[in-house]
Amino acid sequence: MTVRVGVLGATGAVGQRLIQLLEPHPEFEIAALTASDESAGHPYRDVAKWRIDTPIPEEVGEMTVTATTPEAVPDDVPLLFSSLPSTVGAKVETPFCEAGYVVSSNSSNARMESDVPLVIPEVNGDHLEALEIQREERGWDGALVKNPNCSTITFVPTLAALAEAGIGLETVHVATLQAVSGAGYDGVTSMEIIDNAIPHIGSEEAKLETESRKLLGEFDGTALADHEMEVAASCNRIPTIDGHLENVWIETSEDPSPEEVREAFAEYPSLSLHSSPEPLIHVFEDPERPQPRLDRTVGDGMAIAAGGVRESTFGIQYNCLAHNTLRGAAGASVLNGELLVEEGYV
Ligand SMILES: NC(=O)C1=CN([C@@H]2O[C@H](COP(=O)(O)OP(=O)(O)OC[C@H]3O[C@@H](n4cnc5c(N)ncnc54)[C@H](OP(=O)(O)O)[C@@H]3O)[C@@H](O)[C@H]2O)C=CC1
Ligand SMILES: N[C@@H](CC(=O)OP(=O)(O)O)C(=O)O
Repeated sequence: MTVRVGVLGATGAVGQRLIQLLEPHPEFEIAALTASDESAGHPYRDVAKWRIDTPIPEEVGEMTVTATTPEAVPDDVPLLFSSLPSTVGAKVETPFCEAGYVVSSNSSNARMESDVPLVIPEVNGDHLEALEIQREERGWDGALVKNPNCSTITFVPTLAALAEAGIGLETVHVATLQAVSGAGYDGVTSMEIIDNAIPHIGSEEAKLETESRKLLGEFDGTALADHEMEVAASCNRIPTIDGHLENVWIETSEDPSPEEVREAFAEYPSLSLHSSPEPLIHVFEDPERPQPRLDRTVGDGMAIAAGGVRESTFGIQYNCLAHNTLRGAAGASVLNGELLVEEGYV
């Protein structure tokens, strides 16, 4: 039995990635596509500026895009993937949840609200239990679950692997080199980014610093306590298309050797969900890896690549990489959808 699903913001960059992942998905069937009022009423093929290097799936191209309202989405489509601008998500996700839809959202609005689970299934799937509180307090039949920011998703699994190995995380410094696709098609112009690097991405540092502590926090059945580690981030835009590369420094209560850190990464478990790769963290011995062009598609774009583990003046230093629109955005929402189905929330 497949679950009928919809995509909110289906014509956008992340929406297109969602369609690419959902169309061949064995558990889901695309049954609704929404976008802005300008696109509503038109065949998907006519209003989506398709920019993915595989063709628009034939049947999806013929589907009519609807407005992004609960009334426009059939009742027998219980699960919606949301890839709307966060200002739009902030307005429309709540009415969908009130109307009984379960929304797996990639947009940044509401990520830090205490009763909204912010989830990477391999890291903190147990935080989904906060949905019981969400439903009770908000009176929703539906539910709202978020995946983190793409740069947060890239380094948090490596921290989770260290915590799982009993290494106490105290201080984390992370510097990012982020691909242009993270800013969307109209985000940075070619004149700004070619032959250049931009050492600022609005609001990004704060997202890495706060979301990481929520993700690694403990949910005790009634409330979520953030992890106590201190996190400092610095975010840079560079002229790669896809794949966020990050330099990470960690200070810990123990003094792990680089070999112990590599082992912790390699042994961190994956899940049996369809989109969870095996292994979750792909460890490189070559200090020149991972690299965005070479390594963003490890695990079909759903794995984290890590390498360059060494001792530094400030504890252990390493580099990690993830595909920002797959593991970091559309793939993250789909994986959360798989977990929601497995856990019986859909
Ligand atoms: N986790 C991550 O790291 C990443 C997250 N994102 C986030 O994902 C979201 C989508 O990003 P992206 O795909 O690049 O954005 P796009 O601008 O490419 O797409 C936006 C989508 O939302 C629709 N939309 C815009 N305004 C409205 C409205 N008023 N009502 C209904 N629908 C509307 C658009 O429809 P139409 O075509 O009709 O205008 C389009 O389908 C953003 O919140 C972004 O921040 C993006 C990249 C990575
Ligand atoms: N800001 C990220 C992408 C993004 O949209 O993040 P968020 O999902 O937190 O809005 C980037 O530029 O790469």
